[in-house]
Amino acid sequence: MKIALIAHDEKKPLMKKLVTAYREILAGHDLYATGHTGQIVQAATGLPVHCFNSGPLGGDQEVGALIAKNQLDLIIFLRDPLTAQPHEPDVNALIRLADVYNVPLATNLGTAEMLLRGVRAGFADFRQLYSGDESAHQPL
Ligand SMILES: O=C(CO)COP(=O)(O)O
Repeated sequence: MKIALIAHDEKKPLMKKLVTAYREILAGHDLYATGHTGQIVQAATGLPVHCFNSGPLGGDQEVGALIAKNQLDLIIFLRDPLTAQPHEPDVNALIRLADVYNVPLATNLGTAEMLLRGVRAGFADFRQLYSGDESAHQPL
């Protein structure tokens, strides 16, 4: 599976803890991330991460482009709900596209843990039906 990892600055320490705790699960998948988050994930886990631009410099849009091609299967985006972001439109666009393409998206730690445990349990296997298909509208 292709998994994207993104964290706003205030949430980066939490992302570091999350990927350290779930390293074994993440190790079996292709990892993508916005620039600074990707560096943190690589340093914390030693796993290879495809790093896009930093979020404010277009990284969220690059992740969005993968979603639009149905080339992402799961997104963990630890958002900071208490700090205004200069690139809020990009953040909203990414989340919107995840809804358009039915990509599981966690925006907080609780949901992130649920999704990663779900990946381990095989609950995300349905994504194989979607993967690589650029149509957003799939029958169940
Ligand atoms: O701003 C971000 C997401 O909106 C995260 O970007 P970085 O991982 O480059 O800090």
